[in-house]
Amino acid sequence: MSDQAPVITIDGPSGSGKGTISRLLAEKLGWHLLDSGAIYRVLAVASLHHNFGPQDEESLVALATDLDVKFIANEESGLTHVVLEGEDVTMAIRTQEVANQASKVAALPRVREALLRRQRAFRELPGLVADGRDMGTVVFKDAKAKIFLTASAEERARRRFNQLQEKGLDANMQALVTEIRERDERDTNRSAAPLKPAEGSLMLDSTSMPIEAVLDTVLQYAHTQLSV
Ligand SMILES: Nc1ncnc2c1ncn2[C@@H]1O[C@H](COP(=O)(O)OP(=O)(O)O)[C@@H](O)[C@H]1O
Ligand SMILES: Nc1ccn([C@H]2C[C@H](O)[C@@H](COP(=O)(O)OP(=O)(O)O)O2)c(=O)n1
Repeated sequence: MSDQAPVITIDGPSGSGKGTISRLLAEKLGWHLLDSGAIYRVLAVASLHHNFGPQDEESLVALATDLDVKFIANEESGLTHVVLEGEDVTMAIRTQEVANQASKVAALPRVREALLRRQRAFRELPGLVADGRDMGTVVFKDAKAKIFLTASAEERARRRFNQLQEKGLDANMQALVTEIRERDERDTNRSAAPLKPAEGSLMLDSTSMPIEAVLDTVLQYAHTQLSV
């Protein structure tokens, strides 16, 4: 175990800033990055393509097991392109419809099980920053640095609203607050790998913290835990 690459896990609800902080942290450390939510989102897109409902567990497990997805980093743009069955779905996976479907398929224990190995394969030297809901509680339980990032539901909806608008996608503030609350409820109350802080996590509420301040705090914590 000791020669395994170190992992920093960042879990938390939608819009808390996990993706942003994970990307900046991975860049700063020169580590690999796992956006586990993107895998669930890709599965959601694939299930919509194939017309599988969130109750169709057998078909979803088969789809998750053989999911043909590639994450291709573009050095120039700094973007990671997500390619599903040869089709670029980088933008398509970011809609609210896909986020909601992802949260539904993610509630199925056997689907989560089918995606475990794929996620753990991202653990490579010199290290991995893993972003999601169960990175510290299930997927990388042995990680030495675990962060649980939160913010108020209103602030998270506001951030998501601005983010969707910047991407030229449809956004409605009231609908976003409702959807964020519903998704929090589903992600937190499911029996399989529910969203909750891993034991010993650094708890960070970013409601009134600028991104730079969150990053500084996380870097300081990583330094203390892992001497990086
Ligand atoms: N501390 C912060 N203060 C203000 N805006 C933030 C903060 N952290 C993230 N954001 C913005 O909020 C949006 C959602 O962040 P993101 O990292 O995608 O969240 P998550 O991955 O947790 O869903 C992005 O547009 C991001 O730039
Ligand atoms: N490790 C993970 C990551 C995401 N999920 C599920 C639950 C989430 O509502 C969806 C989408 O996750 P994603 O992190 O992309 O969502 P946000 O960007 O935080 O809104 O996938 C999960 O169950 N476990």
